[in-house]
Amino acid sequence: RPQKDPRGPNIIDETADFGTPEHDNRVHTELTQLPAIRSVFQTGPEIARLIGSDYFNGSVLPCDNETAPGQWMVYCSGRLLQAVMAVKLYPDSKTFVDQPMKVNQTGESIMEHFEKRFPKPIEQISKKEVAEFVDEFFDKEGNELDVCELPDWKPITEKLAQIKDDTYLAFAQRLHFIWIQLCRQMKPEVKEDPFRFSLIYVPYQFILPGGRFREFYYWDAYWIVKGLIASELYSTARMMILNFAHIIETYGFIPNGGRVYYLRRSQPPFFAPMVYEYYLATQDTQLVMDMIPVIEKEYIFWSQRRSVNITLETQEFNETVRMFQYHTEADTPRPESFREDVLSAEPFTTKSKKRAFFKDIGSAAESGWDFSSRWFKDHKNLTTIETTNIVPVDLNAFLCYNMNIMQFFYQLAGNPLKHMEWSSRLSNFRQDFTKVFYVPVRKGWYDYNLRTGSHNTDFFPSNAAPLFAQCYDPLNSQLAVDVYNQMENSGAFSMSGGIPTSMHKETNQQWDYPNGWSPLNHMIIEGLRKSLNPTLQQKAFVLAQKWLETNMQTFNVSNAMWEKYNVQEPQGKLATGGEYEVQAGFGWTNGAALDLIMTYSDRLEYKGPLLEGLVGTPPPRKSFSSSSSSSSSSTSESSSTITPSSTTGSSSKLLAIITVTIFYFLF
Ligand SMILES: OC[C@H]1O[C@H](O[C@H]2O[C@H](CO)[C@@H](O)[C@H](O)[C@H]2O)[C@H](O)[C@@H](O)[C@@H]1O
Repeated sequence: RPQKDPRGPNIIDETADFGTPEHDNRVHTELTQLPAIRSVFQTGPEIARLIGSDYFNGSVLPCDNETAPGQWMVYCSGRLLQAVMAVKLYPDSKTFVDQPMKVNQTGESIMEHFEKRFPKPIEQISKKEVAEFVDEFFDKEGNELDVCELPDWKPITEKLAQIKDDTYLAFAQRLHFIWIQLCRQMKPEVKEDPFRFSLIYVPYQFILPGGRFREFYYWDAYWIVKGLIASELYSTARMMILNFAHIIETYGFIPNGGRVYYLRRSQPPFFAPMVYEYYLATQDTQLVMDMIPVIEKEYIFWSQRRSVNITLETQEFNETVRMFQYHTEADTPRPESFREDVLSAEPFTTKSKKRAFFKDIGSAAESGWDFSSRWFKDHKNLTTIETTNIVPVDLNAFLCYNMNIMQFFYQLAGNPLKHMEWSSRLSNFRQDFTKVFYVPVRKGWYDYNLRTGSHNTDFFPSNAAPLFAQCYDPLNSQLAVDVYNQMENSGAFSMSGGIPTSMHKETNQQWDYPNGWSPLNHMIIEGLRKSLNPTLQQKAFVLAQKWLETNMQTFNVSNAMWEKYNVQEPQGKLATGGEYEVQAGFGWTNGAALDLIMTYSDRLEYKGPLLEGLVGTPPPRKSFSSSSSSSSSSTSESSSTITPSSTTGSSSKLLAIITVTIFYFLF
């Protein structure tokens, strides 16, 4: 979020409440006229009894003695967690599991105190008692993180200077400032005394999404890295990558987010694409060499722990192929949404049905789409969730992209044997991918359901993931045209604010209509842009412009970027639905927007009414060095060949920096 006082990277107005939950709530209330805290469930002895039931014995926990030996009894299971959730200590269930234990406390000592003080059943413990206990033994959430300085941040960059349109330039500059607000580093005690924290230690500073998300998130980081590259923050992007490498070395995979309670599930696999984007921008071959074994290690996680055999029956013979699935092993309520999960599971009367439900819930969280009609049997109700029956087209397209990147990296590394190995893996997988997901009569790729043996041919942006990941032969541009037409026929491209997540209107889930998310809008735009078809490339531009206008118009009235938007509304409105309030910040929204602005910096033109919330900060236009260079994005249009971004001369850069520095100094 931009600073109130945009004078430079290190100036933070101490009196401003930017970045605080209070500010988020206030802005949100002003915008939506909704109460700041939406309370869906009421407390009561029956609910407390339900929350206090035994969910842990014989179950697979989200973190345990092996992965989080000092923390699991507090953050991933146990009666204290249940008591906090039963009394609804905080409006957001995630708050408690983010609170560090006080100095000199351990998980064991806290649980001993708790058992001694409260030998009674959970439903008999009052909210006041729980609140006092938590205050005595825990610090405030977020206390373990400090804001940090971005070593590579400059007020103006060459890429920014190339943006032709004044309004887009002003907007991009505001986004460029937000990185400063979202930078965090861990206090030394997280490394020295890790068992007091649910936060997972990483060695370098990083950019977080914002709001309630005060830790790294795996797939968010891909769009954050894209945005950092657009902002020329290469060393910050590198630190993000090195943090993930450290995590893979430690755990063998990247968890959903940087907290111990996420240690049983991942998120869409975007580590290799991050390294690839970084390489394109910097040509840093050494980093690629260093990351090759790390990417291989992550790939083993997906192959060994997240794959499934599918038997394809043809008239002549049966063939078994191996595809990937989102499928966590954990089968207890998610600690960060414990109360919500227990209440949603209420209709299930047996332990085994509840466990299956929790596993499908966790698996949907692994997909990043938590939650969506995409995972529901009846396309309406969360209780019909069946994520583990679904073989998702996007996950498989992303792993196809991983294989492609690996064959390219091994070529770069001068290792022909490994290059051949990954090339043939890729080519076999692409063939199997087509067999499993392509539906000829519906001219597109769709999720496959193991239970029904059929495809879900409804519109979801994930159907376009193979275009983005280029898990098809780009020479077959008719295929891309067909996919575009299918999506257009669904009406998904006719919304005034961008592309919705589905056309299912009755779920009230955050990954459904009318909500539009930046990663999905960006993915479709990029998929069309990377195609070899000029008409689709033009469509990509139109969609990009629409999405950016939604972002800009909402920024204009709220002075913030948001996690997701209601794309049904012409003026850009905040999204609702799901289990928490829409969050401000926001890492991937900024990243996707900055990347799109840089990609189309030569053609974007804002023609709408004056956006008063944006004017005031743009540096004087006349001082910028002009450049006729077109796209500064990493991936060139009309070809799957990638080219590094172009740059202007260093003297003009210096002039721009001096001019803008003077501007900030004066104003
Ligand atoms: O606390 C509920 C859920 O919140 C996260 O999900 C959402 O935010 C993430 C961060 O921006 C994003 O990656 C995800 O796609 C969103 O749905 C978290 O990732 C979930 O695991 C968590 O249960």
